[in-house]
Amino acid sequence: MRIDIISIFPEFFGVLDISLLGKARERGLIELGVHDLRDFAHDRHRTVDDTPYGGGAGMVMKPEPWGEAFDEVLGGPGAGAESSVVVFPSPAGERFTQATARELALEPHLVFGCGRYEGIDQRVIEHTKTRPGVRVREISLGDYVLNGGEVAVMAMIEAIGRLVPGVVGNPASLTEESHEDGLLEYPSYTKPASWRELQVPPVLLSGNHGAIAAWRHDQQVERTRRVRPDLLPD
Ligand SMILES: N#Cc1c(-c2ccc3ccn(Cc4ccc(CN5CCCC5)cc4)c3c2)n[nH]c1N
Repeated sequence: MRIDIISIFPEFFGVLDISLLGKARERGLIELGVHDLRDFAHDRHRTVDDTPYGGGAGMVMKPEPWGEAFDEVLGGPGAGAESSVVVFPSPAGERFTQATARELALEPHLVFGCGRYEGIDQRVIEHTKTRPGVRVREISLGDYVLNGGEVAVMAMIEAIGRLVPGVVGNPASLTEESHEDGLLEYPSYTKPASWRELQVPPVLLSGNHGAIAAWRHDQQVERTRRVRPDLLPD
């Protein structure tokens, strides 16, 4: 998988050089390209924003730098991929879920366009949809407003990257997580068996794998019913 990110804060993504994704990149499982949108703004001040048509507070991101950035990124190393998905993080987007992460983890090339200010000129999204071999998705991290797309893209890349085959050492651990089976995860415990008068549930020490699996599923259902009843079927 190749991931390209376009942002006016490219330094924001330096952290992707370490941790899980850093190792995935070292092993060639994920290629990452980060691009400064201002490199595609050619005036003296490298301007990327302007006042909104129709008035209103704040500034809107100009279309020209975005157009040139996508010309390069979609015509660059990522162009080798048979297709690209361009993701625009947006408070007005479809909700990002584990299912979204699973879908995007199967794509050969992802491009994230990180907006700032009050957003990106809508013609950028519309024009990107016309590019050959490109699918566009506007995706929201959640129902709150951030100051830009970078934090959302970091979260999305972490959720997607860990699902890319080979990135996580034990793939079985991916199937027992919250939201993988539509339920929240069961509680976890490790040594010591007794800690500050608190005991590990005895079933987990029983060695009875059937009983342990049943207890864990019951815990998932109980926790989901208590914390996220919206996830349970009607
Ligand atoms: N993913 C995700 C996001 C984002 C997100 C993603 C990308 C950008 C780019 C800029 N902003 C800031 C912004 C955007 C819209 C408004 C509303 N305005 C009203 C009239 C015109 C816009 C105000 C601030 C962004 C926020 N927020 N929350 C999420 N889950």
